[in-house]
Amino acid sequence: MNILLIGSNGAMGQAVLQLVNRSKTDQVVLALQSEEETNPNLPIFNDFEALDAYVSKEHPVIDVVIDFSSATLSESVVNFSNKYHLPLVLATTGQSADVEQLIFDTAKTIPIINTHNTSIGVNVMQKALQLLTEYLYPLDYDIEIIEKHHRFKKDAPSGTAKMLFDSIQSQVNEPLHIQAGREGFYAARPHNEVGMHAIRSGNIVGEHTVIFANNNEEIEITHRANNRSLFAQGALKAAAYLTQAEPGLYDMSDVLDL
Ligand SMILES: NC(=O)C1=CN([C@@H]2O[C@H](COP(=O)(O)OP(=O)(O)OC[C@H]3O[C@@H](n4cnc5c(N)ncnc54)[C@H](OP(=O)(O)O)[C@@H]3O)[C@@H](O)[C@H]2O)C=CC1
Ligand SMILES: O=C(O)C1=N[C@H](C(=O)O)C[C@H](O)C1
Repeated sequence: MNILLIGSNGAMGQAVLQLVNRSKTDQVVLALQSEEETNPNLPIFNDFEALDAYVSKEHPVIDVVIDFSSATLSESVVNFSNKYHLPLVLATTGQSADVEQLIFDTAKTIPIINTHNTSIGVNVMQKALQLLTEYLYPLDYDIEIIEKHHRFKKDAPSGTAKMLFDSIQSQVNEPLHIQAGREGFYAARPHNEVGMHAIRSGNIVGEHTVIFANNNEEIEITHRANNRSLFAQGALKAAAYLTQAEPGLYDMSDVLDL
């Protein structure tokens, strides 16, 4: 696969590059990042205007776009992919509702995976959460989500925490309310509240815990990422899937056949 990588000098961009460098079949053929860098083997651009000018003039062969950058770029990433009819793995988190709508609309013309977590573990954990919620929520168990990330993470709560919440909500027939952290004095928590707590500290790659608890017992389910290669591997799997896909909005359960 010929990949256009957005966010190539970031932590995830570097993880993707490392993985692709070991591959015999995949290569990053173009990159976009904020830092100026000259690489004789890889054209690197700092903004979409320059990238667009190059692509419209040189017509490089690009099979797929992988984006691990910033939500501030997502609109441009989606519009660029659409302009050149390129499948898009949008792995960046923190998009606004307007951009989510743009992604939804654009998926009518190109294949898109918009996922906040490309790891196998988190995507299987979602299935486990659906089962736990189905049995435990009606029995009055409280549900709380805790996510922990490195000190550089810009968005909170994490995209994965929101995805886990959506999995829980999908099994409940009443609207759940996200309580983002707590401070001060409260009445007893309502049953339909889901506490969401974001910890930012040091070098933590990414950890998500969901607690189900009643007066007598507690179930905790945790996914812990020990390094970033699992996210890069998932993104490459998603990219390969999209190169064979019709236009549409897909998720990792399609890729992983869950
Ligand atoms: N879906 C998944 O499985 C995963 C998703 N993520 C998400 O991926 C995104 C990136 O994460 P991570 O790599 O850790 O973050 P980093 O901050 O390390 O990397 C982001 C990169 O994007 C670049 N960038 C930001 N704004 C611009 C811009 N306007 N123009 C060009 N380049 C820009 C940054 O440059 P600079 O630093 O100079 O601003 C940086 O190189 C986050 O949204 C994160 O939540 C992360 C891991 C897994
Ligand atoms: O910013 C990160 O690092 C991560 N972001 C994703 C998220 O917001 O859920 C996924 C992963 O936990 C790492």
